[in-house]
Amino acid sequence: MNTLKIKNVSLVYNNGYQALNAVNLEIKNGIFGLLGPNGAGKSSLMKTIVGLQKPSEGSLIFNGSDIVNEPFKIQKHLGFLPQYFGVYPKVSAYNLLDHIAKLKGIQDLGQRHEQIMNILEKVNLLDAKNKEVHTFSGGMKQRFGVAQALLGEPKIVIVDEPTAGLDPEERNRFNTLLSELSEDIIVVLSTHLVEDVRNLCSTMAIIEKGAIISQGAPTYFIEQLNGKLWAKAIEKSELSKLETEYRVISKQLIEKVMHITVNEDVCPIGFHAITPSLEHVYFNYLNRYKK
Ligand SMILES: Nc1ncnc2c1ncn2[C@@H]1O[C@H](COP(=O)(O)OP(=O)(O)OP(=O)(O)O)[C@@H](O)[C@H]1O
Repeated sequence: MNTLKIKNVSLVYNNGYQALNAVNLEIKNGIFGLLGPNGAGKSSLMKTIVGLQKPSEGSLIFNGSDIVNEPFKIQKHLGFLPQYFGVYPKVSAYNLLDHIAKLKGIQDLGQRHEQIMNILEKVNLLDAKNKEVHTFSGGMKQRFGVAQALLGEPKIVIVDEPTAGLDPEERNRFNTLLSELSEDIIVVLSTHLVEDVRNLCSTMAIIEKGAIISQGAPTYFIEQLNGKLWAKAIEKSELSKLETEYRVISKQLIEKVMHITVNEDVCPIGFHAITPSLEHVYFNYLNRYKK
């Protein structure tokens, strides 16, 4: 079992902006979902885990090693799929993986070849191995990103907002790939897509304004809202009054009609009960935080 312990980690950028505030997390094998809105600090935490930046305070311990002082102790076991890859050089997928494998220290040509072919098969890019990566579709590029992250048989893989911009079919394919590889390793998935966390993650944390506002199993969170959510179709003009009367956790337009969901112990008159989802959990926490 691999373990990553993040203890009291804070990060202040050079311009004085505090991107992370006393983050505490313990992550084990499987997919861990870090869920938060844009600008919450997800990428800042991912970059701190992979050692691209040092925390201003706190410690990160991977399998017993302090990775702030000894970053190589995690780097040789790490695969990273960043949010932005930049520009791909004009070389084939195979040759680019071969180059990255060399950088990761896989010296033996035969070993590199075997690993690259296995990984290309796993990410379903074997047929495209001689094509240049910059000609790939968005989904293929993301799967290529996973391929490079898997070189060197990592024990921990960090993926930062991987499905943003993918069409539903590619997103499913990508998510299936992630869940297949997470059995014996840690996968940390940063995303603002609640559905991806619901489908993939056994544990999760919600981050907002650099702080972890809650963590646990998605099912546990959902159970906490059982019997507390009530919904109603309303006129838009009623909204501000209802917002002062009830804890409105979400507003949604369905076929041009506004529907609101409130979190109350007793069903308000005119509302009906609804089954909680992880999306409700997420909005419930974010709204609570704002109050
Ligand atoms: N190098 C930097 N210097 C100063 N501020 C930064 C730097 N990098 C990020 N920030 C700020 O830190 C905050 C958190 O950014 P971060 O990229 O970690 O958020 P995020 O949750 O990944 O959001 P997104 O989904 O939009 O990428 C933002 O307000 C951002 O502007």
